[in-house]
Amino acid sequence: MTEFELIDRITTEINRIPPVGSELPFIGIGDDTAVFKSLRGYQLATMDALVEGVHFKKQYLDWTCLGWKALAVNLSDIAAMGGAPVYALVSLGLPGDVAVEDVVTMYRGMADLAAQNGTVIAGGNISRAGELSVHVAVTGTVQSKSRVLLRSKARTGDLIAVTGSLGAAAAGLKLLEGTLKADVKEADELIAAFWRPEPRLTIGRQLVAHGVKCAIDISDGLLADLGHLLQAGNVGARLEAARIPVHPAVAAVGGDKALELAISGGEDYELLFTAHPAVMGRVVAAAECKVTVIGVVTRDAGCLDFLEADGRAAALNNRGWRHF
Ligand SMILES: Nc1ncnc2c1ncn2[C@@H]1O[C@H](COP(=O)(O)OP(=O)(O)O)[C@@H](O)[C@H]1O
Ligand SMILES: Cc1ncc(C[n+]2csc(CCOP(=O)(O)OP(=O)(O)O)c2C)c(N)n1
Ligand SMILES: [Mg+2]
Repeated sequence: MTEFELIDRITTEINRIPPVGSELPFIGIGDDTAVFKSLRGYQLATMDALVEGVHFKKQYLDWTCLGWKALAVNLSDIAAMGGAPVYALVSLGLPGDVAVEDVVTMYRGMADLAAQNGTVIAGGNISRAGELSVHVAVTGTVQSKSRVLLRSKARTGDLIAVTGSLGAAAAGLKLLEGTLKADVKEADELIAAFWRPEPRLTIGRQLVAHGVKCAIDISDGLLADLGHLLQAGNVGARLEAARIPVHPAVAAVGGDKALELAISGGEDYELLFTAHPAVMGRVVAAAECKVTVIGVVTRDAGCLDFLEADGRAAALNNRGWRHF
């Protein structure tokens, strides 16, 4: 069973008996965050975890970065909804031999990022555990029902774009694991991309202001997350390989694996979004970061065409991260 089949089973079970007397969410399971009506507009709620052995290994653990990234991956989901973060709750699973100073160092990394975007670390929980894990839940806000970015809003004829560049975090992980080599300059940049992703909160809100309706953040890899977006919108896509913004350091050290790292590596925490061509033109002209148009939404539900420059279909060996 894949994680997505498991989420489907959980969703069916949760929806079996609707809760009595409480407001149902506008968006429940299935998007980057849940969306609830609140006294001031709509509220977002999301959580993600970093788990030893799954998201990082002890041998290259950097405690400051662990704190930063555990919050960043959640803020990235808030960004993908076009929202602003409010509170974070942090649940730690700690093996018995963890040093107090290391945990404090982790919170310094988390607090640094929280301070930069007005997130309040409001509480959490600690439990002894077999392996180190940091689970973070974050709430946020959007102004109204129409000013939220949903996975399901891609429409035929929309252009598909991505912020920043791709593949650096996956290449950074390979360097940390010793399966890729690079010069110090590139290595530093790639490892920083793995450990210190910058959640795209500013551009997320800019997208909303320009009238964009559809986005997802890239955690599992460009193709995998585009797959989620196409499934949610019941549409297809045509992408051009030559347009993919492969990170320059990945292009320099990745050799013939550079494109694969960019489309399937994952953990980029960039935003992938779609918009009507006229809206996209305005977004690209005004964006506070690099935005690259990589393809177009088609009516062929579930069909993802990935084309070489000469129009031939490109081979796809690896479609991204799967937990199971
Ligand atoms: N254990 C769970 N119980 C209920 N909902 C879940 C669970 N795990 C994931 N989900 C929901 O399924 C959707 C997809 O999850 P995921 O792939 O982890 O998304 P993301 O990349 O945004 O973190 C989200 O809406 C998430 O809240
Ligand atoms: C030791 C190790 N192996 C593999 C990876 C790669 N990896 C782990 S989880 C993941 C996908 C993103 O994490 P997930 O928990 O699925 O985030 P979500 O999609 O829920 O936001 C990737 C690419 C890693 N970071 N560390
Ligand atoms: Mg998740």
